[in-house]
Amino acid sequence: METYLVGGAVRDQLLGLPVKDRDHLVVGATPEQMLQLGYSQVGKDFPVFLHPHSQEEYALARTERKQGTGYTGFYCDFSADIRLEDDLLRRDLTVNAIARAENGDLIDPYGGQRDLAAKLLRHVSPAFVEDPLRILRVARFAARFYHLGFKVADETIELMREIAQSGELASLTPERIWRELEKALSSQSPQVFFEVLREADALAALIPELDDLFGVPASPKWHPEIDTGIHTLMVIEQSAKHEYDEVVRFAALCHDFGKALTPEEKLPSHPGHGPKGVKLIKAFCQRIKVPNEYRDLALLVAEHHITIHSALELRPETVLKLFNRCDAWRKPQRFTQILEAGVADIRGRLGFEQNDYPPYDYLLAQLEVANSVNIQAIVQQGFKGEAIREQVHQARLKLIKQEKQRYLQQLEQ
Ligand SMILES: Nc1ccn([C@@H]2O[C@H](COP(=O)(O)OP(=O)(O)OP(=O)(O)O)[C@@H](O)[C@H]2O)c(=O)n1
Repeated sequence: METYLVGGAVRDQLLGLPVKDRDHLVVGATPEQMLQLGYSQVGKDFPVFLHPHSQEEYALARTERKQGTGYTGFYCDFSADIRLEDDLLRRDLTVNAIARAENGDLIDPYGGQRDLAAKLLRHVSPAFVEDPLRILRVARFAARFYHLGFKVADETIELMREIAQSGELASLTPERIWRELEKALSSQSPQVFFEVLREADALAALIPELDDLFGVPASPKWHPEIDTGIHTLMVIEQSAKHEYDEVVRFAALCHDFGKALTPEEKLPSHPGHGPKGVKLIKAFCQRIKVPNEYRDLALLVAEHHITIHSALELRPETVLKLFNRCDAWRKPQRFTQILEAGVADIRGRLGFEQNDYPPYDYLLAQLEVANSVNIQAIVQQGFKGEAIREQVHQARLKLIKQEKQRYLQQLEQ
């Protein structure tokens, strides 16, 4: 039996990037032999084993053939006579289909090194179309390696379109879609993930809420880029440039969903688009089983981002109401994330990339001031129940009023 290092580990080594997971391929062995050698089997669907010492994954070489529709409709053959080249042939991209032998030699029958040099993400064989998940994977790799200059090959985009048109995307489970989306959001250029899905005609099936924003105009005064789909991708790009975490990036994706619902006669303004988006975001999150932390932030950002943009003009009562509605008291970190989404929203506009965003500092200063109210002292004064709440409210309001004056005076100086 022979073992090879395969997949992402070889690719990332060749790119000079840190290697996370090391996957190995075993040629010329049976499951029984692996167990005898002390490996333990983990794969349910495929024979995948853990090394007795390193705990790294070792999979038996296999071929796959699509049978019928649906993501699970595969026939797998992992008999001991499957060759290395046969296994590499079933893989998605040439850059993922390079093997490294134990002596260090590279085995690269499908031109992976050539495509690494040309910075091309190219399918290995026409069997690429048998797995609809690959649309998401390729878009995700395009987002991850965009800063290195990688592009998806035209022929591969063609095959991705073929998959999208076949309707097979409908067979992907919500969990798989979410897993790919989350990884894409954490990549260096997440906006590219959505661009590639759109180019492959797959965005409408996967995230129609985003696809619907392309072609929706906004006022050129606030949005020189005009198109709301383009703006949304620019906001996602900004959220990644600022290294905000994936939860904020997801909120950036969803923040303007409501603009697709604006009646024609109101365009290019979008009255009430934030709250209007709430229903769409809830349905989207339910459909692909988005974790609550992501959903909750996206809903708060959609609902309040317009109010937050005008923070310095807000009456103190409105600032207090905003803190209450965002539960900024118990979740100050999440409130900071809401403000981060605000920064990305403003800078994600053509020519606005370096703009200041005063609401960020202002609202954090106001929150700190409002939080300084001594609730214990109010209780000790003998107030009870509702009266405590009212006292706290009034005390916070007073401090917010003072802080607003102080802040505005300081700005004038
Ligand atoms: N739908 C899929 C999933 C995986 N693979 C192959 O299996 C390898 C390992 O898959 P995975 O660990 O998901 O991806 P990596 O390429 O290792 O990338 P990452 O760094 O994201 O883990 C890939 O390189 C690819 O050769 C594939 O061809 N088609």
